[in-house]
This record gives sequence, structure tokens and C-alpha cells, in this order.
Amino acid sequence: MTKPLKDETNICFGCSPNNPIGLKMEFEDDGDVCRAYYTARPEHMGWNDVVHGGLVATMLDEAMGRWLWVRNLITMTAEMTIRYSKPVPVGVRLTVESSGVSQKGKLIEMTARIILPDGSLAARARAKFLKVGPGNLPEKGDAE
Ligand SMILES: CCCCCCCCCCCCCC(=O)SCCNC(=O)CCNC(=O)[C@H](O)C(C)(C)COP(=O)(O)OP(=O)(O)OC[C@H]1O[C@@H](n2cnc3c(N)ncnc32)[C@H](O)[C@@H]1OP(=O)(O)O
Repeated sequence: MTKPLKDETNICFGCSPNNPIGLKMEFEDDGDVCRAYYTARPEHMGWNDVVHGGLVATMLDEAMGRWLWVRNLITMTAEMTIRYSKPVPVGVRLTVESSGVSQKGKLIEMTARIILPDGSLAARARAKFLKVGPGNLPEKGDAE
């Protein structure tokens, strides 16, 4: 059993409500998809009202890590590739979504995306996570 996400010992930069400088992303689970609606703040900017690319990566990484965590898959990010298709603006409601792709042994492939309010794709990640604990990716359609 994983620790509850609201545990006061959780100081995750991406999702903890207890980390004063964290993003404080709040995710919901919708079937095979993990989703957050998130509005980046001015302090997340690189320049010109555009979210820093490293933080775009953090949001995507967090979404995938969270997807795995709630399925009791204890993993670490081993590799991530990001296609930055459009600038991600601060101050607008973003949709950040993740889903599982496949598992081969300890290696789990994941994908995540950031969608702008007009429905267009701003960034997409493909990543490999390495299991560092027990558990396997559920088959599609498995009850969770
Ligand atoms: C309390 C509440 C908390 C809430 C938090 C919830 C949300 C959390 C969200 C968090 C989100 C943020 C999350 C974060 O930020 S996680 C932090 C960022 N990531 C890291 O720090 C990871 C650092 N790296 C490592 O620790 C190790 O290298 C890992 C653990 C990844 C593997 O080290 P380990 O010693 O175990 O494995 P191994 O090296 O023997 O390799 C094992 C096998 O895997 C194969 N392999 C390895 N890499 C790759 C690759 N890239 N593509 C393809 N294959 C790869 C390798 O060839 C080998 O294959 P084989 O030879 O066996 O066939």
C-alpha cells in the first residue's frame, strides 16, 4: 500500500500541499488517465509569460509519476523525451494528462501531455520509468 498523497510527510515538489515552493499540482484519476488542471504562476516563467521548459518537464514527469504511484508502482524516472510544440503560457488553465503505455520487466513506458485551453497540444512526453519496488502495470480494463 502506498502512502496517502496528502500525508504530511509528503514534500514532493510537484504535488505536495506542504512544500512552500512546490507546484502543488492536484491530480484526479479518470479511468486509465491521470489528470490535473493547473495554472502556472508568474514565478514559473522563463521569459515573456512562457513557462520555463524545465518546469514543463516537471509537470509532465509529475503526471506520469503520480499515475504510477496511485497504482502502487514505485518507480523512478529513467529517461524522458519531450516535444515542446507550443509555448506554455503562465496564467491560463492547462490540462496535464498522463497514461501508461507498456511494461517490459522493470521498465514501464509512459506518456503525458499538456493541453492548452483551446484544445491544442503544447507539449508531449514519452518516458521510461524503472520499478524500484513490487507491482506490475495493470492490463487494460483491469479493475483497480
Ligand atoms: C508520500 C506521498 C508521495 C507522493 C508522490 C507521488 C508522485 C510521485 C511523482 C514523482 C515524479 C518524479 C519522479 C522522479 O523525479 S524520480 C527522480 C529522477 N530520477 C532519478 O533520480 C533516477 C536516477 N537513476 C537511478 O536511480 C537508476 O539508474 C534507476 C533506478 C533508474 C535504475 O537503476 P537500477 O540499478 O535499478 O537499474 P539498472 O541500471 O541495473 O537497469 C535495470 C535494467 O533497466 C535498463 N534500463 C535502465 N535505464 C534504462 C533506460 N533509460 N532505458 C532503457 N532501459 C533502461 C537497464 O539496461 C537494465 O536492463 P537489463 O540489463 O536488466 O536488461
